[in-house]
Amino acid sequence: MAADGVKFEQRHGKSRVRVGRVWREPSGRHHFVEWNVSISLLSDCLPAYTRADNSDIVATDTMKNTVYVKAKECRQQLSVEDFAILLGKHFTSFYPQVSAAIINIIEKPWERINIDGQPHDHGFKLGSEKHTTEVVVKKSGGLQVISGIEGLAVLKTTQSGFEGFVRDKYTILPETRERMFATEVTASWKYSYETLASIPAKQLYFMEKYMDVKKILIETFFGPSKGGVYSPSVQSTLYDMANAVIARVPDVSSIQLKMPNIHFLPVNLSSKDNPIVKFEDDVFLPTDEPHGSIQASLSRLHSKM
Ligand SMILES: O=c1[nH]c(=O)c2[nH]c(=O)[nH]c2[nH]1
Repeated sequence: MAADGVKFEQRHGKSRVRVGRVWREPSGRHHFVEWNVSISLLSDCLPAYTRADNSDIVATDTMKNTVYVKAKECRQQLSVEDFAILLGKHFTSFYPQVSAAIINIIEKPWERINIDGQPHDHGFKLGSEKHTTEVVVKKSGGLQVISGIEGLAVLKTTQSGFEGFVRDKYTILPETRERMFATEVTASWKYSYETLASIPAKQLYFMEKYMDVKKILIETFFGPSKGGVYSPSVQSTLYDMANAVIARVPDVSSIQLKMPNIHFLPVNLSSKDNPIVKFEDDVFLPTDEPHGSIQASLSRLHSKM
């Protein structure tokens, strides 16, 4: 028991366990993933904090070892979500005192290389955006799966504007219907309860859904290849992207998007009688900071999760 008049909550785990895994087909074709795994276990370990009694503590070193053992035991390539579920189920079933496990994994984007248009058997290059997951497994059987994308950098050179915003004595930003739109999308989406109850039959289900969601986000951001689609603000485009995922992927019950507005500033170099560079929507100063930060989430109201 914690002392009277205080509430004590705790969890412990291992962060940033890095693992690379190769699967070798008899044909000579290899598959490869690199994962960064973080584990957090919920269990009744109060005595470790209050009485120096470690008898119920699963050592975080053991958690780290388990990642390598389980990676070894996976005989076929699997998604980050499936590996996280497998780890979560292990920790909650193997240890009586563990009531829930929270597993986060970030996958490094190693992509098979093409040589002369042919996929290489064992050669990979690093891509850009990362596939992420957060899985919560409860001893009671409860399961929550969130998938995500981190660092999806996208830019369009026109079809973007920002007008009609608040103008006051602090405002100097001109209204425009012509500007760059650059952002680095971070997305995370939750799968519905019904979906999770029926996935075991579908192998690589989460990888397919990840590709589907990424495609929808990208297509909605850019619009058709000829002409694109006009964005009246980051907010409006973010909403369209979230809405498109909810409309087109029934298995997703909610989605959160973070889209910083990464500014490309017009370069206009001139003095009174010497216009060295006159800005004609052509030369920009790229910046990292400060940036606008815009985020929102959209959820289905009728989902059970
Ligand atoms: O799309 C935008 N949304 C904003 O909220 C904002 N604020 C700003 O200065 N520029 C922009 N652009």
